[in-house]
Amino acid sequence: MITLKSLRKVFELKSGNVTAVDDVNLTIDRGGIFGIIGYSGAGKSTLIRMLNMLERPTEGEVEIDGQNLAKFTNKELRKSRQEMGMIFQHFNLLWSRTVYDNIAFPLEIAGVKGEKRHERVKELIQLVGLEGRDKSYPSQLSGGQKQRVGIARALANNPKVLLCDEATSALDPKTTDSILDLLVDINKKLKLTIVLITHEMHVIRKICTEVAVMDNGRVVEKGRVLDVFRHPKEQMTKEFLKQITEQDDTDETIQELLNDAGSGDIIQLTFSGTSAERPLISELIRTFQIDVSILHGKITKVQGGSYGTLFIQITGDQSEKKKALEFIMTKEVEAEVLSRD
Ligand SMILES: Nc1ncnc2c1ncn2[C@@H]1O[C@H](COP(=O)(O)OP(=O)(O)OP(=O)(O)O)[C@@H](O)[C@H]1O
Repeated sequence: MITLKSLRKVFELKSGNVTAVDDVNLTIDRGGIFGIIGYSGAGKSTLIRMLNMLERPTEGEVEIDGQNLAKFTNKELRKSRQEMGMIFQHFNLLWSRTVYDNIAFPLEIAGVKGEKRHERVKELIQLVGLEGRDKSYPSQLSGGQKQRVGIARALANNPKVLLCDEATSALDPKTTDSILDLLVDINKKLKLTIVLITHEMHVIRKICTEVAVMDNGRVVEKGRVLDVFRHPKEQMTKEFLKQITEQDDTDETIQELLNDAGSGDIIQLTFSGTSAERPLISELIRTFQIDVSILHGKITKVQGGSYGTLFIQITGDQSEKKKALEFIMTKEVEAEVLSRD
């Protein structure tokens, strides 16, 4: 477990002091994918670089399994850094070395030799899906392939934690998704804790289990992705959520729905957690003598569940409609009748 306590970083410049990270307290559990989101200048890079002491905190503690890294000697730090791999937006590969030699590099530094090193490199190439490309140079690879080399290199010495500094920001949307899928895959396969920073809510939505929102050096909101997405508290979080919401259920949209609807009861269903996965609508139709039409809505999948709203219209006999509504109420879903006929 990683615990950040009252973490602060102040850069002293001739033009004055810049507080890049200001009193950050976070707990990052083992085995999850923890995302930190914020606009440019929010302090994300400085924060993630303090997790492996590439940047020394001005104040506060970075505790890994109860040990404060700020108190480590350089030798202890070198050892602890082997337990934390890192990948970067611009890959930071060695351009004069092949894929194979890039991946072998951290093993050379760690003193892994001969057949053992060869076997490990082969294993890593397979893990990140770069079979057949081992003799290529970085300049001969696509952005996605370069990041795969970065990931393999970061994983070479079996770290417990992978730090990702805007790892997909230089990639197109399709390649971004394939790299995000790979991160989820290695998180599960290797039980690796992943901490990433990003300015894209899509990245948080697709792979993170927990999120912290940063603004001006501070964490302004944090929690399980599903909870934060369903009930964002801060304006900054709501702004980020707009990046992935194609339609909002504004009062106007709802009013239009009500105006346009013919006969039947209109019900707003709000799903959270696993309930959206359940085939509620088909169950309703099968169990009761009613017709159900979906009028409008969106269900978004996040790690650990789904959330979203559906507007449905139910037509049929009054007593059947009543029974159907009672049935909905027994499910893990909030239901509100917006209009009855
Ligand atoms: N080495 C440094 N020296 C001086 N100021 C710095 C240094 N690194 C970061 N800063 C300042 O700290 C603040 C936070 O920067 P940081 O790079 O951590 O933010 P960020 O959220 O990662 O943004 P970006 O995505 O643009 O890198 C900024 O005002 C930045 O100018």
